[in-house]
Amino acid sequence: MASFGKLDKDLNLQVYENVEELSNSLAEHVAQLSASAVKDRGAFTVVLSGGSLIKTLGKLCEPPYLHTVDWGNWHVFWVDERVVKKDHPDSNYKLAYDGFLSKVPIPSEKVYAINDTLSAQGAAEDYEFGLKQLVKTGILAMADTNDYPRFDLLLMGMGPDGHCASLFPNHPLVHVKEKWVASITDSPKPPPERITFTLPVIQTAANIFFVANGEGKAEMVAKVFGEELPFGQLPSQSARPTNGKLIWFADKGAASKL
Ligand SMILES: O=C(O)[C@H](O)[C@@H](O)[C@H](O)[C@H](O)COP(=O)(O)O
Repeated sequence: MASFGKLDKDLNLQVYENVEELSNSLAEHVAQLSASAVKDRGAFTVVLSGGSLIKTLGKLCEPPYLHTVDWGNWHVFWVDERVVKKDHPDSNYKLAYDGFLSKVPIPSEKVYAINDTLSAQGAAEDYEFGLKQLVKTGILAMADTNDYPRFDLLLMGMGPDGHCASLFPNHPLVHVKEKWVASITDSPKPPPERITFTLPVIQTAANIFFVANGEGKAEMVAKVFGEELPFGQLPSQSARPTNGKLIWFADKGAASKL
């Protein structure tokens, strides 16, 4: 698997005084990407994760963005989801709905939640099938250089162990290449049953924004920007675009060990 060299703090990292400033900047960056994707292709394909990320999207739900972003052309996906009902407290869909999606006018048919009646494997296959249908309609772009879809933006968080999506350090799932979406039934972080985009899909994205807040993330952020580790040992380091743009949005706490 390709190695892209060390991450560059000057190019790939933006450090903010506090979460408020981080959220303001994140909103501006997302709004700009949305505007250019809608102008170019008439659609903005944006992928959410769970965790604290959702809170940092709050500024997008306020003026001016609430009124200036072309929400009608957003298409929303999940980089990973827990295999639970949509109204379950563990659901990433519920987290995103309560904290973000219910506050902005994205048409509900453009929000692609998992089928919560299926097993983990069934839900992963169903999600991948759904993505392939969207490729056929032209809503979701394919990469020019490989057989993976190319999302406009992945919004990612990093767990304190360095996982991202539901790709955990050294788990065999980090090496899966033949699928776009995979299932996991032994997630080290509960709940155990999840679906996740595979690393090649993540690496094919046009843009990845990672968000890291607080000193609890500092050690891992330093590792991500440190020595290049073998592929998959630190998924949040491996999760960078081969032909796209990566920005880490960190507050001072998360950047304190760099
Ligand atoms: O389903 C999940 O468990 C989440 O999607 C997960 O991958 C999350 O993004 C990270 O654990 C960071 O979460 P925090 O920002 O809350 O630490």
